[in-house]
Amino acid sequence: MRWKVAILTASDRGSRGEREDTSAQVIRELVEEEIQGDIIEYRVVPDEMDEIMAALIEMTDYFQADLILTTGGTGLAARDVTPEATLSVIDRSAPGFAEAMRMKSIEKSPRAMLSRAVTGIRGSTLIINLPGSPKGVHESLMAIIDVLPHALSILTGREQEHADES
Ligand SMILES: Nc1ncnc2c1ncn2[C@@H]1O[C@H](COP(=O)(O)OP(=O)(O)OP(=O)(O)O)[C@@H](O)[C@H]1O
Ligand SMILES: Nc1nc2c(c(=O)[nH]1)N[C@H]1C(S)=C(S)[C@@H](COP(=O)(O)O)O[C@H]1N2
Repeated sequence: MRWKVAILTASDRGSRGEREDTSAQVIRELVEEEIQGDIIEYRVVPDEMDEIMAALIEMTDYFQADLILTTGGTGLAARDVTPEATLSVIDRSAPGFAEAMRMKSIEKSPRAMLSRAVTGIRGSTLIINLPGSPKGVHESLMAIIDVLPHALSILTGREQEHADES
């Protein structure tokens, strides 16, 4: 079985259909190319705590994603609540991913320190917050992508299936 990955975009504009969700496209490409994962669910919600929480819970408990990658809502603006919603649904914190993303990203853009992204575990699902911009998504995800397969193997007790296996 390949890694089951869900994408959650938290964006007021995106949820109103006012902007093409290129950040989610960046995530999809990196997941498919770099870790050969399958996108099993994709959703866009406004920057509302209850809607983000509900989507995260459904993606873990119902869709049983191995990995959820969120984009947006991690900054300092009043409506940025993705980290709080994530903290409300996780059982265990896994801060190393967020630390690595900020550390690597700050070398390229000092503004990366504005992201309050968190990473944690609900059941056997790893939840990772990414910033909203496509550039922020790419830089952040590339900082951790090499470690993700090993992390998911430990968390799920499975290995990623290779492309030539059924
Ligand atoms: N899902 C996305 N797809 C493409 N670009 C995005 C996305 N989210 C954010 N961006 C880009 O990153 C910039 C900064 O993101 P920020 O979260 O402040 O967006 P916003 O438009 O102010 O808020 P919201 O996305 O909640 O409506 C935006 O101006 C936009 O150019
Ligand atoms: N790697 C990386 N991280 C980044 C950025 C970036 O350009 N590259 N932009 C930052 C900026 S400008 C903001 S405001 C925060 C929060 O973005 P968000 O509210 O869209 O999640 O992410 C930061 N993280």
